[in-house]
Amino acid sequence: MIKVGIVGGTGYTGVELLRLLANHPEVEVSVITSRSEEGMRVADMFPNLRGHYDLAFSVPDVDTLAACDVVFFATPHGVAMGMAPDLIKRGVRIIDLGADFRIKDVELWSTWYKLDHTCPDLVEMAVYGLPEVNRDQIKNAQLIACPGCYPTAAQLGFIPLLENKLVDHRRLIADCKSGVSGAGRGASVGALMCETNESMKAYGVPGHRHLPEIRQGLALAADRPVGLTFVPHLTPMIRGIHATLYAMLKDPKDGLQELYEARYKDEPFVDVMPAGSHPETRSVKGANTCRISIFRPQNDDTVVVLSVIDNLVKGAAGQAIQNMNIMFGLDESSGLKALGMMP
Ligand SMILES: NC(=O)C1=CN([C@@H]2O[C@H](COP(=O)(O)OP(=O)(O)OC[C@H]3O[C@@H](n4cnc5c(N)ncnc54)[C@H](OP(=O)(O)O)[C@@H]3O)[C@@H](O)[C@H]2O)C=CC1
Ligand SMILES: CC(=O)N[C@@H](CCC(=O)OP(=O)(O)O)C(=O)O
Repeated sequence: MIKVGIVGGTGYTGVELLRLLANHPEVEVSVITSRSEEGMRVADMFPNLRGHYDLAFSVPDVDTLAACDVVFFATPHGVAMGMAPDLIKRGVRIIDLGADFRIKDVELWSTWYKLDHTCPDLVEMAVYGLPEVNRDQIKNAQLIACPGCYPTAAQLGFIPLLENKLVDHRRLIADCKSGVSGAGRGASVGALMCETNESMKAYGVPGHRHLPEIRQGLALAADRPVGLTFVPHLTPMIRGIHATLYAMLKDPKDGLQELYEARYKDEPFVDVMPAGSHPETRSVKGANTCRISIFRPQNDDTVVVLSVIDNLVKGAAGQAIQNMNIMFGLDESSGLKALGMMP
């Protein structure tokens, strides 16, 4: 059995890791941390886990975590980079769900995250954990930077167009909507029901920290820098991201549906829907799936790609487990067979 540690077990992505790993046949969660809930039994805090875990939260401690084969960091940015160097030296593999190792340009990262990076050498060695792009590098990685939720939906939607140089790479638009769990479990006025229900708002329009991450991934796909307008919105749902992506075709013609089907035909977690379909976030709720459809309205030169994920699963915990499966040579779908929930 693979021994797993989770730092940040009381947050939304931490408890989602626990939910998914409870059905993973080849792992045993041996350490789960929380500073605020030290000593609390996991199943007392999260009754959905009753009967699955006989474990209590402990404070994060490098010596305890070093006994694990792999440690997931489900923590705010800035936490993983504090503990990763010691764990890496001791041979532990790390999967960071936060943003500490996602952006290769460390100065750019510091500008957006307003922190100095304490281990730039690890940024260099980290592999960006988007399996649909980096599966081979993930196999041998010791440190994985899991993509953010918006970046996962946006990149999977745009990549086939950019890899094939079919669109104007300078004018991409990602209009994205997120459920409130994307903001984490910490109390904040903006996440209250009275503030979010029956209403919808854009935020971060002048600049959101996912912009440089999405640009970095799209530039690699396009093999050149890209221009991107990214507008996130908060919507009154708990889970889900709906990305509506726009690009201008250089040479408008048929064949986009076939292109996407071919690009993702061997991908277990990307579902290209039949032409004309509109994917719903509820169809991926709880599932590690990205569901995509492609349109060219009025046969014009604008291509519209719809890409939906569950922010906590393909956008975080599920993708992190998918990376672990690849790193340890397991079936990539182990622990990830849950389907979406309708209704
Ligand atoms: N929510 C989402 O949809 C997504 C989140 N992410 C990223 O995943 C990470 C976790 O997100 P989420 O689960 O939403 O966050 P939450 O705010 O819900 O949970 C954060 C967890 O981290 C722990 N924690 C906080 N500060 C520290 C610290 N200094 N040292 C150790 N542990 C700490 C908290 O427990 P305690 O304070 O008790 O120690 C808590 O368990 C973040 O980086 C987030 O940006 C990525 C994709 C999607
Ligand atoms: C709705 C909401 O607030 N979403 C968060 C992003 C979600 C997230 O978890 O960001 P990382 O993937 O980079 O960690 C936000 O906009 O900051």
